Amino acid sequence: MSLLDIAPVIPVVVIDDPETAVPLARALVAGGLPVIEVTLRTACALDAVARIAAEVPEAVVGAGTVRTPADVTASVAAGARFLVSPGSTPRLLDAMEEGGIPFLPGAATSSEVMALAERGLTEMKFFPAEAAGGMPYLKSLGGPLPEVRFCPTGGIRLQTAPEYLALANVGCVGGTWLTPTDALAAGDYARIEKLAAEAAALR
Ligand SMILES: O=C(O)C(=O)C[C@H](O)[C@H](O)COP(=O)(O)O
Repeated sequence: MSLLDIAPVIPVVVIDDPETAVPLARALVAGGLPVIEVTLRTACALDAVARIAAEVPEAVVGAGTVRTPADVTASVAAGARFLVSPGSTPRLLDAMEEGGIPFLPGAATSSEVMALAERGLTEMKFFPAEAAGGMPYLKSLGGPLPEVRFCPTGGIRLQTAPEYLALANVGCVGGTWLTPTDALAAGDYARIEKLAAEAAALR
């Protein structure tokens, strides 16, 4: 099954304290969102991926903010099951293809989407979704590029997710709204599970 079809929302998480990784992942899975993108923006991100991969087998944990071939290698070694990048470069794409796990390369314009499609890639992240034109932009891309499916991410919230999910070329959306910084800092996993459950009910 495609990464885009497992759940309506991929939570994008920024983990500062590796001790929070496992309870956080368990809360998201319990709420109904098993696909989890851990961004490589913090020093402990790879540790967090490894802990979730080892201790929460029901989760499908991946690495986000993958920008270099070294990020690809480190993420795969940590146990990531997929990779997400904010944009695409030829070097990064070569590395992601060699990584051997599913990946969602980032694109924001029709030319970028076409360049990925030329390589045979038809599932990608649309980033930064809201700032780059949002739902109307994606709908327009669907005319000339109907075979390409997206995970729009960037600025999307519970209230705006349904308009994206209603598009034929959107499989799921991504976002950070499921794991508010204050809830994580307070260890309020019940709140995170509730936010996940609301999002899981979108489809
Ligand atoms: O750099 C990456 O690869 C990312 O993962 C970027 C994130 O997808 C966005 O930052 C989502 O953040 P929100 O707009 O708060 O939902």
